[in-house]
Amino acid sequence: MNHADIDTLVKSWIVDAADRPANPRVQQIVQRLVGDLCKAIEDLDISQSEFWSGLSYLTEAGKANELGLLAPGLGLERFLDIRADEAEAKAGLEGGTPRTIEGPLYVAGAPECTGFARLDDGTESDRAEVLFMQGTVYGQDGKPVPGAKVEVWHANLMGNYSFFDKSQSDFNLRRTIVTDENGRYAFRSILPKGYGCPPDGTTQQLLDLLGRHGQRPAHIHFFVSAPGHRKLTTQINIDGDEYLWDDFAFASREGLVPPVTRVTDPAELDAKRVNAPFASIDFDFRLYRETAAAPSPLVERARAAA
Ligand SMILES: O=C(O)/C=C\C=C/C(=O)O
Ligand SMILES: [Fe+2]
Ligand SMILES: [Fe+3]
Repeated sequence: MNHADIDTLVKSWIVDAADRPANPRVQQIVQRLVGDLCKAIEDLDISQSEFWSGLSYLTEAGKANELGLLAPGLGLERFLDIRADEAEAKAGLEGGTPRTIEGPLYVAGAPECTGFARLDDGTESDRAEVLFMQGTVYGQDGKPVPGAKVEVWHANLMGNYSFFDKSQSDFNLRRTIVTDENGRYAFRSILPKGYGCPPDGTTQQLLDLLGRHGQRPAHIHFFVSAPGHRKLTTQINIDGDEYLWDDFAFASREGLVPPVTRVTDPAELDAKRVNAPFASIDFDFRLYRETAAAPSPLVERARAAA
């Protein structure tokens, strides 16, 4: 069957079959997706068994709540960001901190602190390297933004996230830091380890068939927001990680890999009240002023809340 015949068939099923008011946007997207799927079935000669095994895969991935992991794993979350970047560039926005993907593991409701927060609950202190990270949130005018919200979340030494990993304390490694009068944020935590897709999960099952690993470099997630500014969703990667530029979620970007310095000076250890050398990362966030010329950066998606 040729593509024109397929389009006619699909139109008859999805559009012409409507005998009551329909949602035109849903009709438009469903007609396109069903049409593209039918063309793929035709062109690739996808068998009925392959078709049904694909659907049962999606059923299993849904049951395992891993579709939020499959999307970045297939590059789709990165693709949405590429389009958002293009729209902002078209609106003349440039020079801000690069965005990158949110990922599926944000949890709303983390404790809020002003200026400084300690993220880790201390349970991994014997094995973890202490991390101090600090910086300033700037507006598009280059001025510091007091009262900005820096939401931060990252994995523990096992690459797991509190809330999803029930063995961790509530909101471990998750905080909302409100910048101080100088627009500064700072936190103490532990250096995270990279994340890996659950080895026997549905995402890794597909990645195996694609001959791909499911690893993310060690990274720290951020939402940075302030009244009158465009919300920034981004991450930083921990420099030196073996997967730094080999991220299964394709989220690594230039400008999001700040240098990690190792502090060993005893006076500085005392000042930070730590008794071992620690890692330090300086990183500023540059936000855009809100503008109607670019689509809203606010993304509605299912998110966990505790
Ligand atoms: O580490 C996680 O949060 C899970 C993996 C997926 C994407 C991402 O990280 O952005
Ligand atoms: Fe992540
Ligand atoms: Fe992560």
